[in-house]
Amino acid sequence: MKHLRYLNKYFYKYKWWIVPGVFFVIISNIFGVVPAQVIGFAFNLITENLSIYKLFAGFDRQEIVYDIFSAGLLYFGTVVLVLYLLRGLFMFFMRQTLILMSRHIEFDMKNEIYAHYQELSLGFYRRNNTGDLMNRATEDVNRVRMYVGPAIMYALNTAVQVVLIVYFMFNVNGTLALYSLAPLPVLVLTIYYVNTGIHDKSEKIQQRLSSLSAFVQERLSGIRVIKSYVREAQTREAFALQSEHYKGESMKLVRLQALFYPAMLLLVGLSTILTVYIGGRQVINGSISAGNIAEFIVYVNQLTFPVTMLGWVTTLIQRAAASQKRINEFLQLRPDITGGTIASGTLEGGIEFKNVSFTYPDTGIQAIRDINLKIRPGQFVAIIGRTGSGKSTLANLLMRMYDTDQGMVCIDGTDIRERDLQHYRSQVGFVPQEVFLFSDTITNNIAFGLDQPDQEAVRNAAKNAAVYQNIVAFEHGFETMLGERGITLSGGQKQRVSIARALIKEPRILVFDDCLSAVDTKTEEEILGNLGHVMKGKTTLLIAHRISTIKNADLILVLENGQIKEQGTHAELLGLNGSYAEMYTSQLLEEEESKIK
Ligand SMILES: Nc1ncnc2c1ncn2[C@@H]1O[C@H](COP(=O)(O)OP(=O)(O)OP(=O)(O)O)[C@@H](O)[C@H]1O
Repeated sequence: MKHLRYLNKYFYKYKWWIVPGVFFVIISNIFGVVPAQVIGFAFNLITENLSIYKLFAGFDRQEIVYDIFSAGLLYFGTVVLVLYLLRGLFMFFMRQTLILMSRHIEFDMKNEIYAHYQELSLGFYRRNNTGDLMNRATEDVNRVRMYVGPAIMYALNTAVQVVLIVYFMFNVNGTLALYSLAPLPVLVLTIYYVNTGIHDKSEKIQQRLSSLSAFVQERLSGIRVIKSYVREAQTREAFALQSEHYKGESMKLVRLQALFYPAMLLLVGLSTILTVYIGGRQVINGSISAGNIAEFIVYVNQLTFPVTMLGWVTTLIQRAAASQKRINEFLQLRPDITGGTIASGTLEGGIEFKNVSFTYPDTGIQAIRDINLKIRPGQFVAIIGRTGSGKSTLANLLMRMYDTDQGMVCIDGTDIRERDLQHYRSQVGFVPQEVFLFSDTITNNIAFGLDQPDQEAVRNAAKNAAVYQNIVAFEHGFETMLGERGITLSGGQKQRVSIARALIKEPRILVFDDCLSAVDTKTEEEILGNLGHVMKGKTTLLIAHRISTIKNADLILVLENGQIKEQGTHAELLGLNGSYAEMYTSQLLEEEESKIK
């Protein structure tokens, strides 16, 4: 329960919704309870009038008695109707305040969680899976909303109604009140246990449903692999098995739910029987009137709903507490990487790695070992090396996605950690190894880093990334939709759109992480040619596997096992006759072989 205390700030914020809400709960319940007394009164009237009516049997006056009798009944009927209408009206206001408040809180919470997610570092996203992140922002928030809205509303409603009804019952007759209320605690407990059972089973169903959806989603995404390996039948069987588990859990729930209403009706029935039996004896004694029994029956029936709600509300609160605990766990996390204060001016683009070492915390793999490197502003530096040698890690450290364990990365002579993160990153154009494009138009994807999309700049960036001709050939040109709702670009086209996205920012430092791997050598030459003038005056770090891509770089670094094995220009490295020269010869051979084929 202590986890729910976090929500108090919202209750405080929306106090002017809660105060009238509570007022409407009280008023609506008063209008809900009074009709029982009117009904009791009317009931007495009927019994009295019936005996008078019978007394006048055979006389003309009997007609008059009948008219008075029906006018009285009509009057009481109208009173009851008006009272219930008023109750309905105030219930409407009650929902309009308390439930609406819960929707406002839900909105605030979702925004708060999402804003917090955005602040957390890359390491956090590696530690937690997307499904879990999404669940906390949607499913968990929804459960908390059920607490701040319906649970609180029904709890208040039940409390007010129970107090009023019990008060009126004891006012009429204490003994009858005790007998009528006796089965209710059993009803509360039964409903609580049945509800908890229903809740547990629903949780299991939800889990089964999640894994079923995850299964379907993955298999649909991998449909090409399934078809090419002819695994349709096996996939179908695996799906049927998952569905079977889901069905099994659903059946258990249905069985339990089937118990719910009969159990409730049985206990309410018991209460009514006791009321009629004990009440009947007291009418005979003369301690209460027959109308009082009618009044009590209405009370008992009125109590059924709030008492049922009590069990439900308890479950809602328990679920909300568990959800809020999960939400709090995330909200209390602080980002591993926080920016410094230096946020002025444009970068010159000088980069220095001073004795940098880095180990990935989640795997314990040391990806960078004691690297020393100095890049002058405007230099074109290329990095090459075997897969897993630490190239991307170096780019990640430069983007400050992670912080070094030892040593420091300096930009223009200042420790990167002292620089304001947003100010710094906004001046670096990063093209990651794994291309990610949004399900949006090509224009919006390229202009992603700009506050104001600029058509001219988008076109120029596309030209520089050598993807312009491809884009204009599409039916809708730059307005073509990408992703699930649109067309699928080829691997090379995606890489080039991603390059255009980095170029449009006109950054001071450009980092290309193996982003030309899917383009042919001719397109690669075109891109590099275009980049020649884009890169002028900007520091460029280009990670590649093909020597043809990097041979014109001012400085080439050969990485091996997280260390710089060799460095120099293309000619200098060939002269060393080491790993680089070996790579060059084998790539040349491969090229020759492919030409012969
Ligand atoms: N996010 C991560 N968490 C844990 N370990 C990682 C992570 N990213 C990379 N590694 C490990 O760090 C080492 C260096 O990886 P890195 O991605 O820097 O290599 P790379 O030279 O870019 O390889 P490639 O050319 O295949 O992209 C590898 O052993 C890899 O398994």
